[in-house]
Amino acid sequence: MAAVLREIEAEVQRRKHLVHQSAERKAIISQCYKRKHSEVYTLQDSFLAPGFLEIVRYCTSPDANLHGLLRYTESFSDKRIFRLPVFTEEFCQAFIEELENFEQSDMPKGRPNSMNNYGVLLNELGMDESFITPLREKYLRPITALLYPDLGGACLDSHKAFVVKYSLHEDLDLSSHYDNAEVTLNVSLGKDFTEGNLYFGDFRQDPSPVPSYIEVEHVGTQGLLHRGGQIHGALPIASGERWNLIIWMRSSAIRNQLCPMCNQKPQLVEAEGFGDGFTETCEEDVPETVDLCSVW
Ligand SMILES: O=C(O)CCC(=O)C(=O)O
Ligand SMILES: [Fe+2]
Repeated sequence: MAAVLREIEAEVQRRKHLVHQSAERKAIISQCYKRKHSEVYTLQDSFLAPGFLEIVRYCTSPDANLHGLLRYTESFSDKRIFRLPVFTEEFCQAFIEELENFEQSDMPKGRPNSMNNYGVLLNELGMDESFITPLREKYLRPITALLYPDLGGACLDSHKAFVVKYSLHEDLDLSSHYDNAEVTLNVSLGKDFTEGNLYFGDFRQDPSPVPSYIEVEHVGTQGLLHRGGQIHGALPIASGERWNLIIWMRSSAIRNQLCPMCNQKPQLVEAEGFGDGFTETCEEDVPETVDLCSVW
């Protein structure tokens, strides 16, 4: 028992250290990084594709329903994967230029997750509050409320957002995995690339004896919405560079009951920021928490 407690304490300390390092990087970046396109840090309607705004208008109208929404999106098989327009071409270009500017700077950089070696954590860059949170709350939630009500689509109350980059001399592909998210939005920002399709298999909690895979092309400026638990990966690109904005959206109401990574009741410990999205963040006296098992 004592050994288990020591292990838990060591893990808590390791997590605290990682959070502390990330907060330090964020502080240095906010003080020292010289932005190239400061306008891309604050979400504006003009960044969003007209088709996306139309979808949001529909989803926030009084009679909105799933059947009506499906007229605006492209659906892939019965896997509950949907393609929809998200950004304008101009925004994607300016955003990539900003990310390249950051990449070329001597600022400290964290890795997006345990699998992607190249990319940018948008929280550290300072985009969470002014861009990703309003995008999730005002625009994405009305859509996910209709598409994924069973996964807390109406109350996705936190996120982890990052950009991943693939190029010939860096990462080429991404192996099969599921996300630490209830719902994921994956938007292709460009640039030009060939191959590099996404593939999707079974839903993690619903495996079939012979898993069926589908390939989905990622189209520039458009996004794919899928369940975080849908097994997926990215095939190797053959040329060019592929940049994607990934938003792992989380519902504390769902994951407080069952951790999506280990399928058990989470063992919560205090954390800073959004933690891993387990506890509603706006209640003042409830500390943020992470589940000890979950993968960073
Ligand atoms: O490269 C992609 O489009 C997939 C990225 C992804 O699945 C992830 O980062 O979780
Ligand atoms: Fe993923």
